[in-house]
Amino acid sequence: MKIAITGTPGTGKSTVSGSVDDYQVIRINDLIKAGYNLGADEERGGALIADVDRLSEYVDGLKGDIILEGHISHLLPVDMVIVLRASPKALKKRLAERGWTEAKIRENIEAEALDVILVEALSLNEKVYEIDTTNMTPMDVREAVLEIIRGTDKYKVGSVDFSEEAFF
Ligand SMILES: Nc1ncnc2c1ncn2[C@@H]1O[C@H](COP(=O)(O)OP(=O)(O)O)[C@@H](O)[C@H]1O
Repeated sequence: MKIAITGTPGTGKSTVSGSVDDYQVIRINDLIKAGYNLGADEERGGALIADVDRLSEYVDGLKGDIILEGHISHLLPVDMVIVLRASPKALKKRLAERGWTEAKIRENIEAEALDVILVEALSLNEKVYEIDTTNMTPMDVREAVLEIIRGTDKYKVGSVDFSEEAFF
């Protein structure tokens, strides 16, 4: 099975992905840096633009139990999407610890409050789950991912709503 673990930066994708036993982890950002890109986006500080078509072809050719980790992994051909969520306040704190600028933090927490990644995922995949990591430890999140893989419906879409939250 191929599982996308996606979410706004800071929701804990890299932290949790490495700890799911028996699943090989592919970090989409590594592939983008290794050549699966369309060049740098100068309007966004030179960030590389993912080549989603070539990434999709690559993922199509993969076999076995694989986690695809990254904030565009839900755009790729996978069997299931797990969207990690965090409240705007928690996200602000996590991203500030990375030393990001206020503008970059705001852009990301607004996207989180508006469910941007979730909505994209729902438009492309029928099996979409979301985990609100706000008050969970990384170990709790890992357990939740394992429960989803085992078939629980507890994390079906619709359980998270940050639309009423104050950002700052
Ligand atoms: N469940 C969690 N609770 C609190 N902090 C977390 C949790 N998961 C990750 N973090 C912390 O938040 C930051 C972002 O996590 P990271 O896994 O790098 O996110 P992402 O890969 O989604 O950008 C890191 O400092 C990490 O230690």
